[in-house]
Amino acid sequence: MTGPQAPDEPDVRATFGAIDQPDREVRRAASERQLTLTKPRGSLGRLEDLAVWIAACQGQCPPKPFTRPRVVIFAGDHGIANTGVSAYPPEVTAQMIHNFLAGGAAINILADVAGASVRVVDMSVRGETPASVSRFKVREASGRIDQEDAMSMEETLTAIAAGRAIADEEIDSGADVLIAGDMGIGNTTPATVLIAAVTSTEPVAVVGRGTGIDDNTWMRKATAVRDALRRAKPVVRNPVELLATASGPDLAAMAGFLAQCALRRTPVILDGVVVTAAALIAENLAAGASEWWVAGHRSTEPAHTVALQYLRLDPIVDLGMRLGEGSGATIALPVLSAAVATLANMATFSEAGVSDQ
Ligand SMILES: O=C(O)c1ccc[n+]([C@@H]2O[C@H](COP(=O)([O-])O)[C@@H](O)[C@H]2O)c1
Ligand SMILES: Cc1cc2nc[nH]c2cc1C
Repeated sequence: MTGPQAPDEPDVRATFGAIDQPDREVRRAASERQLTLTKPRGSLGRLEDLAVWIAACQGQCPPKPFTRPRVVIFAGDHGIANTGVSAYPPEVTAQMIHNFLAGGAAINILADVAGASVRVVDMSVRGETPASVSRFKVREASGRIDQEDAMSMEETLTAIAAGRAIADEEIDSGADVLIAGDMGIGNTTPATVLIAAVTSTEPVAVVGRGTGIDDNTWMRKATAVRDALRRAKPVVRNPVELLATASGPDLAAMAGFLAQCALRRTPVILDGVVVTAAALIAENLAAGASEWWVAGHRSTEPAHTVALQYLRLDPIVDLGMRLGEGSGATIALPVLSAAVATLANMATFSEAGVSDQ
């Protein structure tokens, strides 16, 4: 017989030091500069707040234009997709990876417009992905979360560490604003479970139409969410165990990525329901990380609105989108760039000889 065991030390792969806030002094200086620019006070509305936030993130006023915006798409298959919870078959995940690489997906077109580049990461796609994909495959598809864990604790920690390493690689290569995107048939089911679990919301209030499911499919999805939520309830306060129980390597990697971006003082534009579910967990892994994130858009998924409210994030655009891939965040990137440009480049009242009252 062994005596009582000391609790495990938290694994370093999921331990984040204190997260700094964006620079308060610079935030104040940027707010003051806004008042000197040739416009009625507050007339640029939300753009003024966004520009002040970016200045504080960069630690400099005036802020610099973004030089390397990056979209990182975390791809993974989900065991629950085999139970008929999506409008599309599971093989679409791997097929869409080829489409991303060929430049034919919505995110490729939107990223071009916004001046961003795209990286695709395979966390748990079934089968072998092409060599130009970043391969961090932890396993082939998550477990069927209504009946079994998504993955082991070891796999979860490996996926979180992969997300952190990817953030480090991107930031070390000069990325100055990051977007996480997702691709995975069935992934709105685990995302909804995570959001329902963390925010204590009933499944019926958060289960959405995903890729466009009909009423019968919605009933199956709601049942899957209910059953997975029941399995997740006992671990809801432990973010790593919650990921292992009810997410997948893709979501765990996104959580590590989002928290690491905050630790590395790099702003992130959040996308839709899947990325924001990972963000809820990332905030629990690294308290204060959400200060480094802005919500790019509001997806039509009801769980997304619940998660945004919980994180107190106000989406930049609301265009009825429900695509994923980082598309909603990428639409918001030019708005953020415009905000930065006004704060950096507008003339002041005294420079332009305009009366300020
Ligand atoms: O980002 C969103 O809010 C969003 C909403 C609905 C669907 N999606 C995308 O559609 C896929 C998941 O939908 P589903 O119905 O298969 O769970 C996955 O590839 C997501 O990127 C994404
Ligand atoms: C075609 C297709 C593209 C997607 N992109 C993100 N999720 C998707 C789901 C489908 C079905």
